[in-house]
Amino acid sequence: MADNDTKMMISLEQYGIKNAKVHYNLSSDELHDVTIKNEQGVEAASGALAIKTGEFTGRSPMDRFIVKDAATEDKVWWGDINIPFEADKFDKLYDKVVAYLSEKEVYVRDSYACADENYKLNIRVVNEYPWSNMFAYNMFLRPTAEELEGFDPEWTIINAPGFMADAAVDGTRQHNFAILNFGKKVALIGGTGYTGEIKKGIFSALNFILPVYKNTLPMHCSANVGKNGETAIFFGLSGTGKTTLSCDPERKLIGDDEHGWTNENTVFNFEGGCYAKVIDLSAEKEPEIYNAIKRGAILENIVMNDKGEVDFEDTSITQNTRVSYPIYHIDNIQTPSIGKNPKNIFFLTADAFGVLPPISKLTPGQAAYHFISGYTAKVAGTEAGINEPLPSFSACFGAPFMPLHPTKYAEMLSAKMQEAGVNVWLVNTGWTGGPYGTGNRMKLKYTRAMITEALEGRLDNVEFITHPVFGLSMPTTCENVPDEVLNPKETWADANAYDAKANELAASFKKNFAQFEEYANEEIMNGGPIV
Ligand SMILES: Nc1ncnc2c1ncn2[C@@H]1O[C@H](COP(=O)(O)OP(=O)(O)O)[C@@H](O)[C@H]1O
Ligand SMILES: C=C(OP(=O)(O)O)C(=O)O
Ligand SMILES: [Mn+2]
Repeated sequence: MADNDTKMMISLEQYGIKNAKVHYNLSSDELHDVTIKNEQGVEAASGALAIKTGEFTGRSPMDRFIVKDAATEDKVWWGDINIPFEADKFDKLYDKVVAYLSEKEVYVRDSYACADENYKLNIRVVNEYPWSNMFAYNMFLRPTAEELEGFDPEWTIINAPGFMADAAVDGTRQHNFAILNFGKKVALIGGTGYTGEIKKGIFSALNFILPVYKNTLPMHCSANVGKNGETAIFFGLSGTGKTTLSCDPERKLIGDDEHGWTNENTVFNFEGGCYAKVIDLSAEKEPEIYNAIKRGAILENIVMNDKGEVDFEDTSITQNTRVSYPIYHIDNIQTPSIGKNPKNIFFLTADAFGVLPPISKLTPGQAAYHFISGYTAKVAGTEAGINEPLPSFSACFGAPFMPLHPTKYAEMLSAKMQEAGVNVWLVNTGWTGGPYGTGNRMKLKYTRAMITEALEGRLDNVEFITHPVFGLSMPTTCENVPDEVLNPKETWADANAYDAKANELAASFKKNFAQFEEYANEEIMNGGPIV
């Protein structure tokens, strides 16, 4: 490990962290080595660092709070998702966390979010653990040496997984918490080592900052660009395929999870790395992601044999096994991570009911209706307490990360879609042939084929039929996909059972949409189920 004294030193006294031994901006290699030296992780045969995140192996949405103050009070959509936290309780808890970090070795990293210069958000990350700091290196954007001189951090993330809150005193629900304070520009995370809280914390902050202050649309989507320079974006809740499907050897990757769509007709990545699920990962099905697992990558909560070989089928710790890596671990990337206006938008949904067609083309009204509805299944593991696919409506395909009312994002998206004249596709990457338990997950090679055909414009001239319950236009043929796969009813053994399930799902769509009806015009209402 390089001698830390030769590096730039910074003091954390201004944050209230006293007498800490500060490791400032260690390299990825140094953080890898120090994690192993501290016995906080081990090296896998691939060279990647393998760590365990501890008690939490997924996000905990019920412990995610936003401080209610002058900055947020009138703007945030308060409710079950955005849980208010009192400003003075925050200050007290903050003081306890920084006291806890005082006298300790801490890892500090200066980084930024947003690949577009005009939107750059400088972030200082203070971590208790070296591997969390390495995660920040992988996931945020890495300033140049020049940019680091005179670096002015705007937001601060204080991340203390080993600090346990006392719910009765601290105002939290339990011992773990992730709290966003927009007035102070601080994300305070404690009691959980799940790294996803770090990246999704900043994502949530940007989902407030960009629309409120920059009139720019933030999106929970992945993005890539084709040979002709045309951009595609893929919206979807966790586990629906954003990371997997955006990683396409024929297209340059812009980013796998969080993007902004500007009024200058560009799409830019917020991040500098990817965070892929590795459950059942294989070199054969997902070679790019498989090969990204090497020194510099961090494997989370996986199980290895004594040779350091990972068993990706082993879910004994969690189904939400992960790898994070800097985006340059993927060969075919767009640099910087910015693309033009999208030509195609995919809404990815993992339908646990097995009702929705594997691909359908949406009218503008349907696109708005489905975006606001955000129907999908929460897949097992990414959130605490979810152990099997659970049907859910997650507005904007990312409700847990949206501080504003969903219709704010939907209005912006509708306007931008109209202006850009995009094709919008609904893709069911979930179940077919029956609901979860009876049917099967849609084959990845079929989903990939359908997306390729849509992107290449080869679905433009095929015959479409209308889904009798949802009114969606379904292609009747698609290269490299058997015809019967395209019509979900034909994949079910019992056609009546399919109709019953489709009607049941339509009813839950309507029930969910009732809360948004007052915001929706006729075109959007007509985009819903037709029976
Ligand atoms: N038809 C399919 N389309 C996309 N992903 C699929 C499909 N079938 C199985 N999968 C698996 O589902 C998971 C999708 O996860 P991921 O791409 O990380 O989702 P997200 O980035 O949206 O959270 C991966 O483990 C992938 O291998
Ligand atoms: C990290 C997460 O995102 P995703 O599964 O969408 O990659 C998450 O939801 O915790
Ligand atoms: Mn992802």
